[in-house]
This record gives sequence, structure tokens and C-alpha cells, in this order.
Amino acid sequence: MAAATIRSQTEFVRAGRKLLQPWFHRFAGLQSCSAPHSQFFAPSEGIMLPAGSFNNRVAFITGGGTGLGRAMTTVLSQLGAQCVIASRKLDILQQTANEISRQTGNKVHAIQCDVRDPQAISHCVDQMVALTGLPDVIINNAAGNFICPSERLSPNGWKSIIDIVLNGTAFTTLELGKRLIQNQKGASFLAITTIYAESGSGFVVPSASAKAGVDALYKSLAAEWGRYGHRFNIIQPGPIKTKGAFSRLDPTGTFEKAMIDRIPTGRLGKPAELANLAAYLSSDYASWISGAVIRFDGGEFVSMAGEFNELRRVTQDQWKMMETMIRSTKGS
Ligand SMILES: CCCCC/C=C\C/C=C\C/C=C\C=C\C(=O)SCCNC(=O)CCNC(=O)[C@H](O)C(C)(C)COP(=O)(O)OP(=O)(O)OC[C@H]1O[C@@H](n2cnc3c(N)ncnc32)[C@H](O)[C@@H]1OP(=O)(O)O
Ligand SMILES: NC(=O)C1=CN([C@@H]2O[C@H](COP(=O)(O)OP(=O)(O)OC[C@H]3O[C@@H](n4cnc5c(N)ncnc54)[C@H](OP(=O)(O)O)[C@@H]3O)[C@@H](O)[C@H]2O)C=CC1
Repeated sequence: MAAATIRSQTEFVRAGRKLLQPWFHRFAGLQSCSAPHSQFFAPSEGIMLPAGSFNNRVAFITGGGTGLGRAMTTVLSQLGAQCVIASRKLDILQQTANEISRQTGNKVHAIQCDVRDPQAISHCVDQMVALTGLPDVIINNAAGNFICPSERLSPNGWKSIIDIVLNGTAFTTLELGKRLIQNQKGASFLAITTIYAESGSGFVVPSASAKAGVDALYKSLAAEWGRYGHRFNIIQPGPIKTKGAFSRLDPTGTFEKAMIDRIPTGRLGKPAELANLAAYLSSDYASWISGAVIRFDGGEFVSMAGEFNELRRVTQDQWKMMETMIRSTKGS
């Protein structure tokens, strides 16, 4: 009996390894395929704004230790900002902060903070004030997500995403907003949401609900807090390959090709492209942009939305035949 249990456990582990091996390989280099026409849309990953655009500025980026947050921190730091990155895992934050500081020559500070906890945010802001003063740029980027049929979702599964994404963004924004108002200091707030904040999406229902809430929060505050010198903007990215996102949204790698097929520009976005847009929206060059929602998705959203867009698959011969049929129709 015991031997049978051990054998079945060993088999289970073996099967798991076999299943997971391609996963580890895929995320080791975060490579992705692309369609031939993506050659027309080659990414420009160099820094777009003039050097020194963020000199004497302080930028606070939640989730700045990994993925897109790390890319945005790198660009802002390269452009002269003193950056403060915050999230739960201090070791990862510190490593990222050291690497970026070394690369750019500008100090990046790491502060541990769980954005679900308003007291932790207040303590984090105290630490930031002591290190750098209040920020000029705030990027609410921290998030949590996983694909899950809604009927399998527990109350705590729902709550964990709402707490990170919607409450985390609200607590961070309110804490910093109030302190900035008290100090009569203007600032640029940017939220990273997603294209399905607009449409909703099955299988990521907590994330869709929370991100839609963040969009509403930022549009509302753009209207209310302009009088205090605050701008609020939103970037809604489409798929950009990061370990954090793809390990939770496409764990087997099965859907990546289908995703690329429906993106008119034939490829995924690049972290550096998003970082350039975020830097622009957070800069003085964008001082008249507030309340804007920028979709950044290579055309994926409209491609999925249009009733007739699947006709892209129709060949020239099939078009000839269909045109003949349509033209030959008489009456209604
Ligand atoms: C057609 C397919 C398309 C494929 C798409 C591919 C690519 C992407 C394209 C577009 C992307 C668009 C938007 C992306 C949005 C993003 O936000 S991506 C960023 C994702 N990054 C992260 O999630 C990083 C942080 N995440 C985490 O730390 C964890 O994943 C988590 C969010 C779960 C929070 O961790 P923690 O606080 O430790 O929570 P717990 O582990 O305790 O879990 C809390 C409850 O949630 C339940 N749960 C966890 N995982 C799952 C799951 N996979 N399925 C169901 N339920 C889950 C867990 O059981 C706990 O509930 P209970 O206490 O058990 O009831
Ligand atoms: N990559 C993509 O395709 C897309 C991403 N997005 C959005 O872009 C942003 C970045 O995602 P991406 O870089 O891909 O994924 P990551 O998983 O790399 O980034 C999420 C970050 O959030 C931090 N975080 C999670 N929970 C908390 C918490 N409770 N408190 C503080 N920080 C937390 C994580 O750090 P830690 O674990 O240390 O706490 C991590 O650094 C997210 O807002 C995501 O929704 C939107 C559309 C597409």
C-alpha cells in the first residue's frame, strides 16, 4: 500500500516536472513569436524624452521591482528622476534598485509596502518623505491577477485581487494626494490598468472589476483635484510579456500565438515602449493631459471588437466568389 502511494507520488512529481519544464524555459528569456507583418511595427526601445527631463524630480512607483514597473523606473531614473519603488518583496526591490542605480547613476530607493494595508502605505510615505520628500510623479502599477472560471473563485480569491488593485490604488492615491494637498505641491498620477477594464472579461472577473474601478477613480480625481495641481491619467496596456503576467494568465503558453494573431501589429508590446509612454505622460511635456485614458495594445481591442474583423481570413478567391454572389442578388 505504502509502496503504491510512493510510486504514484513519484509519478505525479515526474508528470509535473514534464509539464512545467517548457514553462521554465519559456520564462527564462521571455521570448515570444511574432507575425511577419510585425516588421512594419518594429519597437523603438530607446529613451524618447530629452536627457534630464526628470532632473530634480522624485518618482514613486508601486510594483517597481519587476516587469513593467521595473521598466518604468529604469526610464525615469535614466531621465534624471530620483525613484522610490515599493512592494511586498524587499529583496527583489533592493536588487532592482541597486541594478538601476548602478546603470543610471541616479539613486533608486526601495521601500517595503503592502498596498492592501493603508497603515503600511502611510508608513511607506513617511519613509519616502525622510529620504526624498514628497513625489512629483506617482505611478500606481502594483497588481495581482490570475485566470479562473468565476464558479471556482472563493470570496478570498475575489478579495485578494480587489484589495491589491482597487483598494491598493485608492489607499496609495488618497494618502499621497492628501499630503501633497497639505503641502500645496502639484503632481502627476498615472495608473496602469488594462484594455479589458473597458470591455470586462470572463475568467479574470476580479481584475476586470478592480481595473474598471481604478479607471473611474482616476477619471473622477482628474476632475476634482486639478485645482490642487494634480493630473491623473491612465494607460490601458494590451499584452506585454512579463513573468508576473504570463505565468498567471497563460501558464501553459497555449494562448500566446492566438493573442498575437489577433493583434493587428502582429506582436506583443515591449516594456520599454510602455515605459516611454508612461514617462511622457508623467512629464512636463504632458502638462495639459489629464483625465486621459490611453489604450496601448497594438490595435488588439478594436480587432477583437469589430463584428466583421474575422473576415481578415477570407482569401482573394473567396472574395471574388462572395462579391459575385452579392452583386447577383436582386431585390430584398
Ligand atoms: C486567452 C488567453 C489570454 C492569455 C493572456 C496572456 C497574457 C496577458 C495578456 C493581457 C494581460 C492583461 C492584464 C494583466 C493584468 C495583471 O494584473 S498582470 C500582473 C499579474 N501579477 C501578479 O499577479 C503578481 C502578484 N500576484 C500574487 O502575488 C498572487 O498571484 C496573488 C494575486 C494570488 C496574491 O498572492 P497572495 O496574497 O499570497 O494570495 P494567496 O496565494 O493567499 O491567494 C489569495 C486567495 O486567492 C486564491 N487563488 C490564488 N490563486 C488562485 C488561482 N490560480 N485560482 C483560483 N484561486 C486562486 C487563493 O486560493 C486564496 O483564496 P482562499 O483563501 O484559498 O479562499
Ligand atoms: N504584462 C501585461 O501584459 C499587462 C500588465 N498590465 C498591468 O501592468 C502592471 C504591471 O504588471 P506586470 O509588470 O506585467 O506584472 P508583475 O507581476 O511583474 O507586477 C506586479 C507588481 O505588483 C506588486 N504587488 C503585487 N501585490 C502587491 C501588494 N499587495 N502590495 C504592493 N505591491 C504588490 C508585485 O511585487 P511584490 O510581489 O513584491 O509585491 C509586482 O512587482 C499591473 O498593473 C498589470 O495589471 C496590464 C495589462 C497587460
